[in-house]
Amino acid sequence: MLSGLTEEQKKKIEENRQKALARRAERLAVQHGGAAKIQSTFQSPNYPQNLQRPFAKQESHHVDQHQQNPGSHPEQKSCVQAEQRHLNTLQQTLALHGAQQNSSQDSSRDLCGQLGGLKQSLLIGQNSLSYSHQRYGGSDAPEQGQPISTNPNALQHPESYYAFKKPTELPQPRLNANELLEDVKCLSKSVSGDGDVKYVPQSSSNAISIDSEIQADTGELTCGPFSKKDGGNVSQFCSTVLSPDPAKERRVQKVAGSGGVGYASESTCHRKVPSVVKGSCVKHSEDRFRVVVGYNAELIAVFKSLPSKTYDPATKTWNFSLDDYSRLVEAAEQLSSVTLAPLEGMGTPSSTTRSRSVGKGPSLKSVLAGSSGWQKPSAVTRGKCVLISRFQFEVDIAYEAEIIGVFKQMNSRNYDMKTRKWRFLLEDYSRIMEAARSLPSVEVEPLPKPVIQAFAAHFEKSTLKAADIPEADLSEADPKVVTSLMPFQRDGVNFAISREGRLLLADDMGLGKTIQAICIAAYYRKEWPLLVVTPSSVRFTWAEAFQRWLPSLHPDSINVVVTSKDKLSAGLVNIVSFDLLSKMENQLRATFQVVIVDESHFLKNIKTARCRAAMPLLKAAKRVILLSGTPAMSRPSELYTQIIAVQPSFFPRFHSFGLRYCDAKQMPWGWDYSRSSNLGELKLFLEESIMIRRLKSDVLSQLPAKQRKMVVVAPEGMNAKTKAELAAAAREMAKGYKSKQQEKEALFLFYNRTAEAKISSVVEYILDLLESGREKFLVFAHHKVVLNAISKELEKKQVGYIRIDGSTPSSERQSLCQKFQFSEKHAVALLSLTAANMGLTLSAADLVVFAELFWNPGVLIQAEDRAHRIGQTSSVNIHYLVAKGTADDFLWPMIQEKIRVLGEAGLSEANFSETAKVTDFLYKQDPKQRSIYDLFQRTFSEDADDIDEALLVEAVDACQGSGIGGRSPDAERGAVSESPHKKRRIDEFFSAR
Ligand SMILES: Nc1ncnc2c1ncn2[C@@H]1O[C@H](COP(=O)(O)OP(=O)(O)OP(=O)(O)O)[C@@H](O)[C@H]1O
Repeated sequence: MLSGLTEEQKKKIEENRQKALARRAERLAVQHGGAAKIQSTFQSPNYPQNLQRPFAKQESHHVDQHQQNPGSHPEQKSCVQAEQRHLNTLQQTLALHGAQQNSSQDSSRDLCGQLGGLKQSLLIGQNSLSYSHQRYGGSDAPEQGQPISTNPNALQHPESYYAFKKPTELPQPRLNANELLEDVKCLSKSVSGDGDVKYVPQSSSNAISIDSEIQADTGELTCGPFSKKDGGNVSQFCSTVLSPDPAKERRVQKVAGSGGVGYASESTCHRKVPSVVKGSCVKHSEDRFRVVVGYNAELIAVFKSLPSKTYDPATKTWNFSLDDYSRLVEAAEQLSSVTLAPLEGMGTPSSTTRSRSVGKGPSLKSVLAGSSGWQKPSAVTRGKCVLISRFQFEVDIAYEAEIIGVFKQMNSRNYDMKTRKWRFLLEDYSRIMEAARSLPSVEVEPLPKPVIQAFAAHFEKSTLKAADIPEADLSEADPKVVTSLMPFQRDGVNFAISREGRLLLADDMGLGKTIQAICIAAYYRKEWPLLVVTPSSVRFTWAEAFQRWLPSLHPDSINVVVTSKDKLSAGLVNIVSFDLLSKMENQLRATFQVVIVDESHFLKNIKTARCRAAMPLLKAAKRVILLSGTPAMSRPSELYTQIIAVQPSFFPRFHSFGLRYCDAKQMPWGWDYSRSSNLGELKLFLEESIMIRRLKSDVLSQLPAKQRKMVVVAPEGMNAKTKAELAAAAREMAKGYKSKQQEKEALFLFYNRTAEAKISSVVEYILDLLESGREKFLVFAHHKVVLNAISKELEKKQVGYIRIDGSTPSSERQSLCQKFQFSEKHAVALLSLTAANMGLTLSAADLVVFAELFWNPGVLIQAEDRAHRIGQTSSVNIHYLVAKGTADDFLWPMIQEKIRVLGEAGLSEANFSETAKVTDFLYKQDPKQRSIYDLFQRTFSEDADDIDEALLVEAVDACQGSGIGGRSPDAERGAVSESPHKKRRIDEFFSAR
């Protein structure tokens, strides 16, 4: 164990250690009334064996690498829990036996070692770097029992937090032994050769060491950084008392640079302390300098990062352009193992800063200004603060000695060599800004006011984690909606209520924003009437959703506004489209306290009528629930209206928002806000204040592989003629037929009319999807007339798409699929239900839209699986567009029933049962409807005929779709109607029309 040292050294070390521990034990004994009992307890057979383990073993435990982040691994977790129990037992033991004294060095050594070590491992387990020297001095010291540190760097950049702390800047607070027992956190323990007990943070190889030592003269423990001389103590200790893991020993240990910076590695075991390499910068040529220095890996890395680097093998030195001088010396200053003398006549940045603060020496700026070949900095150096995490901000500023001097006085400073930016905890923000304001040579753009307001708590004092969002009391809402919420949806509802009902719910598509919005609105039910503003294609889907999730709501109290003459507030729940809203200005004086806006990005343009109509309404409402899976599709300026709709006070003027987040530039024609800037900050700000956004990938484990949704498309999209034709077809069917053949033909006619009737609402829905930013999706339709209408509209809107139907030669199918899979230009795959439901891979899409229903669920499921197949990493959303008053009323429940049967037989995972309930009422209550439903069932239940019928319909459709009463290319090729029997039926069908 004590290898590598002479016997004399070992003896000395042991003596010193014993002395130090004895002193500490005495002090403990005084505080607790004596340690005799402690010793006896520790030696008692009743005392847990694990508490009697040898000190050295305990030490080696504490240098375990896992303690860098214990708790993250299950084993570590249980270790931490065990240690917690162990610590509790020890503390109880101390309390129980505090009345007796014992000066035994062994027991006190065990006690200190175990308690100190345990406390460390526990707290490190909770927070890998929870130590802050501020804990030990100054007015911010938290009260006993509070966590020591709130250092977010510890979470995000554990290895860098202490990287630039200098001993001279760190206070040297004192602790007594009891405080140590209670308070030492995140420090690993070591004992120096001269008997000192040292604690060093276990974070990383770059972490500065902060030692706690029992001072020989006072018996007090001090916490403070290593001095240069301490490095030796640590080294000796590690090579003697501890029995380090050889792998850890090999890790670079950086201790005590000449600049006085002390580093400790993730292990506390140091056999060797690298010495400080000294070098100097010397003139190389008119505009270059070289660095004369011994080998130092870190310095070489700095050299290599400089653009003007050149290695001269003759002199074995690196030389650089003078332009890189300040960058190099600045970086070298951060290395503890190197000191570089500056170029003659110049200073290093910090020496300049130091000299400035003590009032001597020339400033680097003046030296640079007078130096030929150096660029004189402009009169004012400008920079800006940007929020980079919930706890940190960075200052983006060019090198300026005075401001760098300010930065270096901040405890939380952290310099990123790659980005050349300084980072700080928010709690240092006001000090930096105050100091920056006092420097005439510097101008630092502050963080925006709303950002400061949103993170106010962190500016006061860094906290380790965000305040938990409280669980909302949803006891007043319908149990149906509350119990149906998935865990992440419940979090969304909690977030909304913690934001007092004003939020932007920006979950990925298909994550159930509807159920969350309904639940949030239900929480504020006392403040209803409720207004829901939505794209017109989904108005009825919203009405269905209210009925589904709030069964206590009477269907009559749901008012879907269909014309501008309707009353906007006729119901308890009022659903209106964006476009109708803008036509109802006369009614907009009526205020709603609770408003839901679905697809709120429809409001992105303040100049549009819909936005102008909605904004006053939203500003006046008490609760505003905006829903959008794509709040901004191309630029941050699109977010502005949604932000102020939720919180009008945030950025009262668009220009200030534009300057900060839209990289606003003044052009000859005015301001251009089309770009973006500081997006990271914007996201953090929104998430802290008003926005909650979960991606599918975040909650994938809570989602089913397929999510089906019935979208009730608006029946008023049908023109009067179509409606009349549909009604006539339905009447015919209800009459009953003499032959089965007649029945079927009537049924297909009804199915056909349905297709025609749905066209405009289907097209509208697809365009809404595109407007909502859906980038890739599949659209299945059966009738050619529907496929053609969609094609036409996509072409009109210049949307890239592929189309595969019965006329697509099989040789082309594969290349079309490849186009869709790999080309960003192709947003939509338009597919025939019967001709493209199998054998194709279109997994680039995670949304499948069925423009039409089909009676054979096997065909639908096959079609869904074009997207839901190997290669698909997401949960697939499936939207079935269902139009009331059409054949869909019968097809939809029939499909669900078939799927249920398949599911029961274990032949399908698919389940439509939830949505089935909604449509049940369509046919059950009306005998005429019932008879039509029975007809559908009868016709399509003859399983053997299913495919046959499908082909028939295809053929019929193909003939119709040609628009000239002739044959489609399929039919022409005889692809679908080879059988004379079928041909006859088709002819009969047409003649029957
Ligand atoms: N907790 C739940 N229980 C049962 N079904 C749910 C639940 N949450 C969502 N769903 C179903 O998932 C489907 C998608 O939900 P919804 O339409 O609300 O998603 P969305 O986030 O609004 O999607 P989009 O952005 O595409 O409009 C719907 O069929 C919905 O009924």
